[in-house]
Amino acid sequence: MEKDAEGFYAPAPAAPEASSSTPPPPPAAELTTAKTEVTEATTDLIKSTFDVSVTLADQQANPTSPLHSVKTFEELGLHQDLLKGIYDMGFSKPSKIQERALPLLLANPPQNMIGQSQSGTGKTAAFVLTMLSRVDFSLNKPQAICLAPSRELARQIMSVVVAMGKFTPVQTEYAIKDNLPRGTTNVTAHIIVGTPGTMTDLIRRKVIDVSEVKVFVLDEADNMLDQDGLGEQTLRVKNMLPRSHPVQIILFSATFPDNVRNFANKFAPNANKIELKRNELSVTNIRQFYMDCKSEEHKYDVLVSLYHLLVIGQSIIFCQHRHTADRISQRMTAEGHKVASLHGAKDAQERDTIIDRFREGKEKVLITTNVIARGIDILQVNMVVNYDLPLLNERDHGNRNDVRPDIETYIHRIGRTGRFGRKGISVNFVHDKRTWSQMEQIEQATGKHIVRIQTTDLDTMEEQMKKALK
Ligand SMILES: Nc1ncnc2c1ncn2[C@@H]1O[C@H](COP(=O)(O)OP(=O)(O)OP(=O)(O)O)[C@@H](O)[C@H]1O
Repeated sequence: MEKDAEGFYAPAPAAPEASSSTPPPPPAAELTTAKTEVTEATTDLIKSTFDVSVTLADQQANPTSPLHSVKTFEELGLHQDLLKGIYDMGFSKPSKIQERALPLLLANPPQNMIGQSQSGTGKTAAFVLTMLSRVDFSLNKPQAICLAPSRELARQIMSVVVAMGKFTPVQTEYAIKDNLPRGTTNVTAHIIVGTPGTMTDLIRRKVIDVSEVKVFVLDEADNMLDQDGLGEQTLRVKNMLPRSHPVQIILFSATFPDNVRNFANKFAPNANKIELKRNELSVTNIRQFYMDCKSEEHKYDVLVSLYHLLVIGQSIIFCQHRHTADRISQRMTAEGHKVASLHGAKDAQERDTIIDRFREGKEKVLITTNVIARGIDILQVNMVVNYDLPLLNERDHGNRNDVRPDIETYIHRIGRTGRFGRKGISVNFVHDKRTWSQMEQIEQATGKHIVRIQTTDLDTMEEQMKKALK
């Protein structure tokens, strides 16, 4: 059975329905909005009434920024067709991680890579360009496999493969639930992107022949290797890869906690490593706030009172449990607010529709769980609300009062805003001693101050938020 990013086991897949392997169109369209440095980047930052003073060009010129680079894409050794794809997406200069990782990733003989860089700094392009660079397009067999923790992220990665590979003859296929047309017996695509359970299943049933695979990528690698999460299934995929030739293993994430770093070193032996220090983990362009709520019920009232701020750009509200996401979205909808909810208990087709509508801006507020805490890249999201703080698995702790915050998930959640140098804000709801202490632990672990905003003073709150987004 397939465990998903929320840590639940998904129900056994229903009979696969015929559906297309087309990645969601919106991300590609969104990507094209990044355009050239000064002018269009400015208009692309935050589509809101707020003034935006920092441009992408400013940040790429700043040596301390994770977006800074001294090289051009031409100098990174990429094929002409891929350069065309990159420029077609509106990228003009590599980010720091792209500049540092790409020469190592593309060198021959291929070497493994463990790469860490803050959320929203362009890791996807680094591994997608590597996959595209290593494929022999004259051979109609899978040659690169990429795993991600959720179908939403797999679909987004695919949209980047398709956009960057636009000027190549690349063929792609998904290994996500309910996606392969019924009766498919042999996948001939060059690049396969999917989730570990479905990928294992398709390889085991020999629908995907891995004999020619030469690149194996794990996005959100710490999550994919975590033994409490997806680790077991990911290892299963690795163990099915050929031993007759070397397979380049590429692990990327914004976080690599110590407990998985050791396993990562074994999983990708002798890897080149690009690492961040603990205090560099989260980007500085996300301003963090908290609101002191009186009770669980008061959290709901505060969220409702924030609604007009949530819809200035787009917002993601994170809850710990699926039923909370459903309950608050049903309540808000009944009270006349327009919100959508997304979690792992919804069926595949519905999940695709919900995230695509959100990407297209048809919904402005998305209430969700950890299922989309990682990787999801929607530039217009300028606010993240932690309705519930992320917690480490409660079952691991006898005493409920001693449940520790999940620092990595926190960093990934707030990283859904502030993409590629844009401004963003995050707001944590705390409502008792326990949640207060959890937030303090987050503050300590990340080394970033979280500023209080009064729940009663909506005008000040609006002012503070406008200031933060400027
Ligand atoms: N060189 C570039 N120039 C302009 N925009 C870029 C460049 N590289 C990436 N981007 C854009 O930056 C955004 C964030 O990139 P990406 O999703 O790859 O981040 P990430 O590092 O994988 O983040 P996360 O850790 O959250 O998964 C995307 O919208 C992407 O199109």
